[in-house]
Amino acid sequence: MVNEHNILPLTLREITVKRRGKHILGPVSLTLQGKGISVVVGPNGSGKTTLLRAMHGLDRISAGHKAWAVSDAQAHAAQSFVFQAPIMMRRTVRDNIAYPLVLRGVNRRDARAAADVWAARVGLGSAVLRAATVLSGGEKQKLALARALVTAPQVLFLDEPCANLDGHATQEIEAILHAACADGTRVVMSTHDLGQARRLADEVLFVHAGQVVEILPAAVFFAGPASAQAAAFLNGDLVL
Ligand SMILES: Nc1ncnc2c1ncn2[C@@H]1O[C@H](COP(=O)(O)OP(=O)(O)OP(=O)(O)O)[C@@H](O)[C@H]1O
Repeated sequence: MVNEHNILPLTLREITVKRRGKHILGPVSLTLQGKGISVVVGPNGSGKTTLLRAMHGLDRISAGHKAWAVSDAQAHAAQSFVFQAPIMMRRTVRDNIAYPLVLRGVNRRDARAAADVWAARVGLGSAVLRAATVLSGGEKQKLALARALVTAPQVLFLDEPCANLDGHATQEIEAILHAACADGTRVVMSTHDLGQARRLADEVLFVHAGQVVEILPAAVFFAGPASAQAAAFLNGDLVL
């Protein structure tokens, strides 16, 4: 671990996010702690991405209070965020993966050695010298995961990491997430894919109209969610 202090719990108290005067999220109160994979589900535009971005600190909070167990700077160094469409730097696969370590002051040789280990773990071992920009969509997602995990983050946020990927690529990415979780990384991710939520989630956060309507153990949520909106969502009905 880059950071010896446990950055969790993350506590949100009545946070809201507004953009251009429009209320988008909240008020949300929750505590992120423990282990495992939390999966954020909900209809389009309900606020899943905004919730993840606000937790990570990418979106400014308009009101309320957010606190990690440590200072924001310490917490920031021990977490990663994977975007739905990850940005590839115009460098090799190896140097893309090494980049977060170089940013944290690791010398280039050690960073590249660590990058090669991670490239192999995500199945890009034979591609380390290729230009990252020419990778396929699935390969880019795997690179993004390696780049996020190379710093051994305590918390990993992912926004729809398997959107637009086929079953095989999705399976590989899910295996990497399971392994990261087993290594002690706390995972928080959004998905549209309820099958994926069932496969991965220890805990489900159901978001609707900018509110976190339910936070339940996955088995409880899928057996019978508490709200009518979540029941409709699980049933494939329109959620109004
Ligand atoms: N920068 C912004 N300015 C204005 N509105 C925004 C901005 N970002 C998001 N929104 C709006 O906030 C709402 C929530 O968006 P968000 O992307 O968090 O939802 P989501 O649940 O992730 O959606 P999807 O499932 O479609 O990816 C949407 O109505 C969106 O249009």
